[in-house]
Amino acid sequence: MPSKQALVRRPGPRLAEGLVTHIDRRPVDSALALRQWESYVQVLRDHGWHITEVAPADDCPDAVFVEDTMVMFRNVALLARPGAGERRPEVADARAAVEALGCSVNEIRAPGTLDGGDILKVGDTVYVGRGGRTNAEGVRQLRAAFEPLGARVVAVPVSRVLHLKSAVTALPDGTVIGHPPLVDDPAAFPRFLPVPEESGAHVVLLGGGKLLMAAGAPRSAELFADLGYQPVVVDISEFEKLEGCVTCLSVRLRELYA
Ligand SMILES: NC(=O)NCCC[C@H](N)C(=O)O
Repeated sequence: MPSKQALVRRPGPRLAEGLVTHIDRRPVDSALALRQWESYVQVLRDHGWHITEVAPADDCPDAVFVEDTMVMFRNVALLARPGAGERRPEVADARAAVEALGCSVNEIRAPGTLDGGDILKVGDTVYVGRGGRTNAEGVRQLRAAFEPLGARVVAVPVSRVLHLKSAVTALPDGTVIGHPPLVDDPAAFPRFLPVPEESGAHVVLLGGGKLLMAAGAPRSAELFADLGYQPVVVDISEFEKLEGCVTCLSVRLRELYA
């Protein structure tokens, strides 16, 4: 039976200093961000996910975006080497958390760089965004780590947004969803469904046809409801100001061995 274990990391005191690359900086309300994060975690809990909090990294403003610290395939955690040097200290305690859960651990080594947000898994296909944060050597090491385990690694271009999963994610049936102006190459995906809003491209699969998504995409939510899915909406406005989205606030471990 698949596991439902999720890693999260609470926002720290320097959250408002988080990196912004493709958008203008806007002030972040830290108290509101904490409430939004708590609601996000509660939704995971309410849908049967067991939560492990990675130790806080209060010196790292972007640590709340814990997804970027690793990639899971089966029960193997490949630790990232973030493309932004200031985010690299986030990885040590993320390693401790997955080791404690019994995962096998591997890691991206210099000069490779790779952010977890650049990886989208659809079945055994592992799409990796070649963009600002993940370099060719990172892609090569990803292949070397996961292809022997049965993955097929497909590199796709990412130039319009921060990470691959800022542009596209996938529905439970494997259809890749994206907001066309932000997707470099929709033809890279065998089934692609355009969505009308940027944040409508970001879903976390909660299980049982339920999709965790941001409040800022009501028309995309309607589209998914019309396909028989059930959107579960959270407001993550303060994280969106830092180019975060629903996927990056957790790491989902679906194939742990009991
Ligand atoms: N996976 C993600 O989409 N992560 C968002 C990271 C945002 C953070 N401000 C960064 O620039 O690294």
